[in-house]
Amino acid sequence: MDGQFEGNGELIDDTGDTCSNHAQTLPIFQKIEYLSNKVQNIRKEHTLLCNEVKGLTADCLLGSEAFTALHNLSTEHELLKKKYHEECEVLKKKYLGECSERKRFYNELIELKGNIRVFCRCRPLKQDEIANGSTSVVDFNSSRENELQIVCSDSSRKLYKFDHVFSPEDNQEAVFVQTVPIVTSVLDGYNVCILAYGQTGTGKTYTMEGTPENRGVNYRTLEELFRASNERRSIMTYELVVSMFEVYNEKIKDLLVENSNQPATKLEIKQSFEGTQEVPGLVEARVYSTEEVWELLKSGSRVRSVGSTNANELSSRSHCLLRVTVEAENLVTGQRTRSHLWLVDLAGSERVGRIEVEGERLKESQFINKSLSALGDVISALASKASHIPFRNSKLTHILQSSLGGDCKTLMFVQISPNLADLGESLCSLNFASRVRGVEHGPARKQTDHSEILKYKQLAEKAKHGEKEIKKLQDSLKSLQLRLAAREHICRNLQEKVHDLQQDYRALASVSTQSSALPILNQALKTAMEKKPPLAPTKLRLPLRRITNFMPLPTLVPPQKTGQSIFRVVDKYKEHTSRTSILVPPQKTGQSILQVVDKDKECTSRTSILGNKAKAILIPRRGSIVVRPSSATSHVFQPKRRASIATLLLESNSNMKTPLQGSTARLSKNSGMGRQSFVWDPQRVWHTTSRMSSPLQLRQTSSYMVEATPVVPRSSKFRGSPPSQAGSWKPKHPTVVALQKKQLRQTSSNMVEATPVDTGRNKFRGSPPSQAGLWKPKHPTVVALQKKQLVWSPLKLRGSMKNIKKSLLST
Ligand SMILES: Nc1ncnc2c1ncn2[C@@H]1O[C@H](COP(=O)(O)OP(=O)(O)OP(=O)(O)O)[C@@H](O)[C@H]1O
Repeated sequence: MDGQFEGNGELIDDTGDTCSNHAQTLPIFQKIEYLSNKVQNIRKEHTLLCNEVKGLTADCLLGSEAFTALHNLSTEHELLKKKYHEECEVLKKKYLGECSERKRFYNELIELKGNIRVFCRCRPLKQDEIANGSTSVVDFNSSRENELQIVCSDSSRKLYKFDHVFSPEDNQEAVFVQTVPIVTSVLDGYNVCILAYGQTGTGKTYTMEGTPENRGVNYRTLEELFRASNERRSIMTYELVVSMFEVYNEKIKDLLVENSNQPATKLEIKQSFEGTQEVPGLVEARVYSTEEVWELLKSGSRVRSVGSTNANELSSRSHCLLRVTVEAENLVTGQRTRSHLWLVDLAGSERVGRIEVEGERLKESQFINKSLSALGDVISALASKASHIPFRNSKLTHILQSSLGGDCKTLMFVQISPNLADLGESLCSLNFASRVRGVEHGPARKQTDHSEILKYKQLAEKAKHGEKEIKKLQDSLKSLQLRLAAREHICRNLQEKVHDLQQDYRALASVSTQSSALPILNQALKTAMEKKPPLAPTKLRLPLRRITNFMPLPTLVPPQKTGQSIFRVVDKYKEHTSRTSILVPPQKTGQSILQVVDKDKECTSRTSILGNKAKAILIPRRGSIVVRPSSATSHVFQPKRRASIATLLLESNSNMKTPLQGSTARLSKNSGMGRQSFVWDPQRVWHTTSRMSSPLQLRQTSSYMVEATPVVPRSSKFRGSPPSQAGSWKPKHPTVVALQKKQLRQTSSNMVEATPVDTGRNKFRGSPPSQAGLWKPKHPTVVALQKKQLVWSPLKLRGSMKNIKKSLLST
């Protein structure tokens, strides 16, 4: 049963009959059942309706196509929106990039052209000006940051273009942002100059110095320099030095001098070694922090000359120049730079009549105007590229010479007032600044440290000087070597002469054995022999040898009869048997004995007997020739050069050696040379000869010395006198000469004519003996060789010697 409850609680059935009485009578369960059924019905209806709605969605709305289109459109919209944003970003970036690029290119162009950059800054109207109802005559275009227009009184407009224009709203920071790139160039080694120019009271000092609240370019610059140098400290080291001075009434005044009571020293501008302008004597304060800088700037500003004018209560009456010297060193490359940064606050340009000054102020104004006029002239000359630039017309232009016309980066702030009352002054300043902007002073260049260059130059000079010294020393060394060689040569000659003298002595001694002059001769020779021989050059001297005692000969061979010549060649060593000597028979004797003895074999081979009787075996040292002249012939004794004394030994004592034999043998053995060819040792020879020829020995040997023949020291053979003189050789020693003169007649009977005997390897070197007139070689080989006039080389000589020996042995 379906029914509904009314508001009064009665149950109404589907027929609409009231069944209140019936319901009141039904129990509560019936009511519940009834309601449950009703809920079920409602649920069924809901389900049906839901299904109906579901079926309606797709059909009843716009349709599936429309829905899809809408969806697509929304997606596309999103995409386009995204693309738009992206494009916007790109364009924005591009625009900004182009702007910065344009700025960069512009800056590069300015640097290449070397123009002086000009920034224009206009101060705000002062309170009193506003109060007076003054209006601004300067029109700024916000979209064009480098242009300004001046609205003239006739409403005409004048356009001025600068590198940057700062409106009254631009604060100190905005100004410095534009200034920073130029300022930091000083750290890269460029000279930089920033100067503020303008009418009195337009804000020059404000821009440069600023106030404690709004610090200006000076302070900010140094702050930036410290910051940047600190940033680069890993590769660069910087030293900052500050000087501050003013040009007041054409005088330079140091603003950093501590005690201003002392009379200031006169400071002058001088040209430095590098060609820049310097002020010697200026205080140069090394700064390490911005605080120090601020203190310095404050103290400098305090002593600056200021005065009150009706244009500016605290008007600067001088040009203030702050110089920062930056010394930089690149730690990687070692490159050093030394550059200057000039920060100049010029005195105000004003018309004297306008500011109504008199007295001291008037004088100051005249000086200021004069120097600013000089600055104007310089700028005009530079702009028109005149041949002469009048830098020296004022102290200001003189000191700024390299900044205005040199190779530095220059920036000028032209300060103007917006006040209509200052219109004329503003136009003047703007026109001047425009001219300045047109000045081209060439591209800036890096300032390498000239002290470094100077150092390198000095080093180069030193090196040059050193080279010269070395050359000089080399020259003197050469000359010393030449002198040494000459001395060695002289030494050798002297030794030869000494040796010759000894030979003379021996010859004479042998002669004097049979004369009464023997004691005198002995005495003279003793004296001569006691003299020390000259030392050979150090290089030629050999170590001292052990001195061997001389063994006197036990028996002596009596002097041979006249008319007999005995000749014997002794060869001490078996291995040197090839050694031989030229055996030359004495002239006019016709008799000689020649014997070649090989000592080691203990055999003696008789080679020739040229005499008739003489058979005594004589062993002359070094194969000397012993000649006994015929008593019948009366020869004049002529001591031969390089003749040796022959010592004669009995055959029975043939194993005995004379000292010279021994020494000769030793020398030969030591030298290890065949054919008894040993190195010439003057000292040894001297020892040998002196030992043999000592006075005591002489006395002993004189008794058995019969004849003497000259012995030529092997190394000096034919080297001494020229061949032409040999034939007419005469002793040079005074004693010898005297004795010769005195004793010749007495000893003529015993005199022999000696023939040269050569024992050395250099036999025949040079010309043959000059005695050729008296003596002629008879040996066929010698004769043949002489005829052929061969050039005698040592090798040929050896061959010849062999031949001679062979022939002698065979004979
Ligand atoms: N941009 C500026 N914003 C605010 N105040 C300024 C500005 N420029 C200048 N002034 C104010 O103008 C006054 C004069 O400035 P300032 O002394 O710097 O002029 P000046 O050109 O140096 O004058 P003078 O040549 O006589 O020394 C100061 O009181 C300074 O504070």
